[in-house]
Amino acid sequence: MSPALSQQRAAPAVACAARLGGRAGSSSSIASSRRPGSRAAPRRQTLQGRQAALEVACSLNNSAGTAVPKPLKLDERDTLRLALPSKGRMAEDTLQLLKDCQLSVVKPNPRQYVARISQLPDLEVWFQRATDVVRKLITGDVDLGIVGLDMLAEIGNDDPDVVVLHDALDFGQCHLALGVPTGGRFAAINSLEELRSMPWSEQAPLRVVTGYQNIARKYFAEKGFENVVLLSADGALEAAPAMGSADIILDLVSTGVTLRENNLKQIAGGTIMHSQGALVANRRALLERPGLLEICHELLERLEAHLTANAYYSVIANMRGGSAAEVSLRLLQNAELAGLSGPTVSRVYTLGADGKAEPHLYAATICVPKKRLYPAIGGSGVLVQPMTYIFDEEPPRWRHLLDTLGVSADSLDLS
Ligand SMILES: Nc1ncnc2c1ncn2[C@@H]1O[C@H](COP(=O)(O)OP(=O)(O)OP(=O)(O)O)[C@@H](O)[C@H]1O
Ligand SMILES: O=P(O)(O)OC[C@H]1O[C@H](OP(=O)(O)OP(=O)(O)O)[C@H](O)[C@@H]1O
Ligand SMILES: [Mg+2]
Repeated sequence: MSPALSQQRAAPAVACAARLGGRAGSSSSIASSRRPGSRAAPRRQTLQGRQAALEVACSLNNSAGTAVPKPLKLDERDTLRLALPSKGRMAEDTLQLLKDCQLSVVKPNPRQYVARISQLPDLEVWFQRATDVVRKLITGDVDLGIVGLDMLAEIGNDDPDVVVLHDALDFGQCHLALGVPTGGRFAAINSLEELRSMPWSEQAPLRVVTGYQNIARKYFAEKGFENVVLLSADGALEAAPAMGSADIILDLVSTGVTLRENNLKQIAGGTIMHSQGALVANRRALLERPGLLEICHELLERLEAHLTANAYYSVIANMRGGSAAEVSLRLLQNAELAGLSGPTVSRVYTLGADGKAEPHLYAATICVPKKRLYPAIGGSGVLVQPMTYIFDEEPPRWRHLLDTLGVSADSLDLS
């Protein structure tokens, strides 16, 4: 951890508004809002204006930077709890994923914040905003949660009580990246190195607007930026550079359309992290709440079976050959056609034009990765079907969870 970062952790109320490499509490390093193009000349701020900037930056930074207070002991309750995003783009996709795993969350109306999953009667579902899913996991108010990895990094801040059970739920894919103006003095800036080399100073620091204050603070400190001020906004961040209220943004990108429509670009080295939906849990709850690990096992089995299957097609192809073994060998020699363990090959019984059985026709059934389908198949007589589930003997993520917790599967009732 850099000295600047540890300073800020120790005294966030003062250091939050200071430049990243600066002395904590140095009010001269605080940027205030200003008109675009006014950077060349050092700006003069009134004491009152500076104080206002300090207060705004501190209150905004504190809301993201303050550690979530944790109880010493988990509260006593009979039920187990799963928190799901209550609104926004993650909400619908989360419910759809659970539905695809044959877990139907019954939520009679959008204003109801507690629900049940009939297949998991011991589990209560609580709907929360994405940030609160993480906060409530840390405090142990909920035991499990589904949330984006970006939120987990920002709010969870590497909290050791948060355990990631599944980090690739295959929805909500996006990445956190810098968005830099395409024109003006940034026209020739295409890399992080070039951005850092610009003449940022205490009087004219790089102003970055972001909803990810914790991540941004760590990132710029790690990358050696010295004069940076983090500003906060709740949405539509991409407007800030054109408005003149910030130089660049640090925000989520998925299709890149919002950046493009606002004359912003990504730069080399400016991707901070990749994100998608994840299943997370409270470590103490996993170890202490009876029945929770068993529910995790069931969730992981269902999720893995669905998500693995989602990446494959089931293909049945009619092939000619001297024998089933010869056809199998041909398929096994091509890694893309070998299936999960190997192809299933069986005789196809047809009547030829002469009324006799056709002796050399075989049907091969294989799993083909969706991405490889077109290069893999050729010819006719090929049936392609979606896969619903692929059950593995033991989901690797389950084994990993047990190893992380130091728990033996023998102590659990996984029937
Ligand atoms: N453009 C995007 N593409 C894919 N995933 C995204 C995108 N924006 C956000 N996400 C994911 O969705 C999560 C929730 O985002 P957010 O809190 O912004 O909700 P929202 O769906 O955008 O609703 P709102 O912004 O109106 O509250 C993020 O933490 C991130 O994991
Ligand atoms: O790369 P894209 O596909 O264009 O997506 C990126 C945009 O999506 C999110 O905004 P959202 O739609 O949640 O609006 P918000 O700013 O109001 O949160 C994010 O904050 C970006 O602005
Ligand atoms: Mg949003």
